[in-house]
Amino acid sequence: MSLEPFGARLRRAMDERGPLCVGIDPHASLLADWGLGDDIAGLERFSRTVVEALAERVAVLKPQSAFFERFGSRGIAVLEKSVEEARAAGALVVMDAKRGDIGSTMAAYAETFLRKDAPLFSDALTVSPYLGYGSLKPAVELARESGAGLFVLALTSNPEGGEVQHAVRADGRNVGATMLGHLAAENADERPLGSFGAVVGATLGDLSSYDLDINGPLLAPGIGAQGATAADLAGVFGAAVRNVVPNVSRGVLRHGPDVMALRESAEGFAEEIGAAVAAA
Ligand SMILES: O=c1ccn([C@@H]2O[C@H](COP(=O)(O)O)[C@@H](O)[C@H]2O)c(=O)[nH]1
Repeated sequence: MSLEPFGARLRRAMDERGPLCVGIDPHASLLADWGLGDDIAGLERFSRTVVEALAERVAVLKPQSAFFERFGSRGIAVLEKSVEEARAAGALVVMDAKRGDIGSTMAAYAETFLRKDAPLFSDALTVSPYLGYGSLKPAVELARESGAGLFVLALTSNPEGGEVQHAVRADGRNVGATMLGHLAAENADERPLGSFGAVVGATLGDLSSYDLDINGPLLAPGIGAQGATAADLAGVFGAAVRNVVPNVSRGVLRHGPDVMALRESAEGFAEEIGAAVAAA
């Protein structure tokens, strides 16, 4: 049986818990700071602590797959368990795996993360459209079937992204804007919110030249370690700020391993974000 569409589930979670998304990013340096080994036991303890601290409180947890893949099959097993436990505790899970390939291979990635009974099934998946937006079609179709969502890399938070995303096409629109246009079309007529979101960095400054009104969520990494602040959100996203899911990873995780300190940090970011959205 398929789930209620991701966009509807996300809207409700954002309304009930606030829009903050905290990353589960077990950097080797964080494992060391937490007094853990750079090994499977450390990875397991780190992930379990973040889930215990935050899965009943924040709307979204976003495991960064790379930090689990680094440990091979045993790391993937920890990732599976983290996803399962986070979802069971009430958080939506956005798997940050940034998959993208030719359509037939994309179908296999979609089966991995978006098939309802797959071991790594997640509420949403980050995907890269840089083999052409159309190459994502199998993921779009399976997400619709399962009630999952996608976050498509449109305007990423890193300074190098502009080389690709600001490139201007023959029709005068740049690549990032073109991705936003595709997403607006996917989400047309969806209520209360479409399930096909864009990744748009909170670091990017004034984006008023872009139409961010895609009737879908905007996953906004960059707050904390990359230098953006909650107070920047209104200036960056304008009227679209209500649909922004701000992501903070290291900014929260550096307060571990103490569960209360992780919660206090997340609550601090959530309050700042709430105030910024209310004032916009
Ligand atoms: O444009 C993007 C897309 C994804 N990310 C990911 O978000 C987190 C950010 O972590 P911080 O520690 O808060 O900087 C990380 O998993 C990135 O891979 C991004 O930063 N920018």
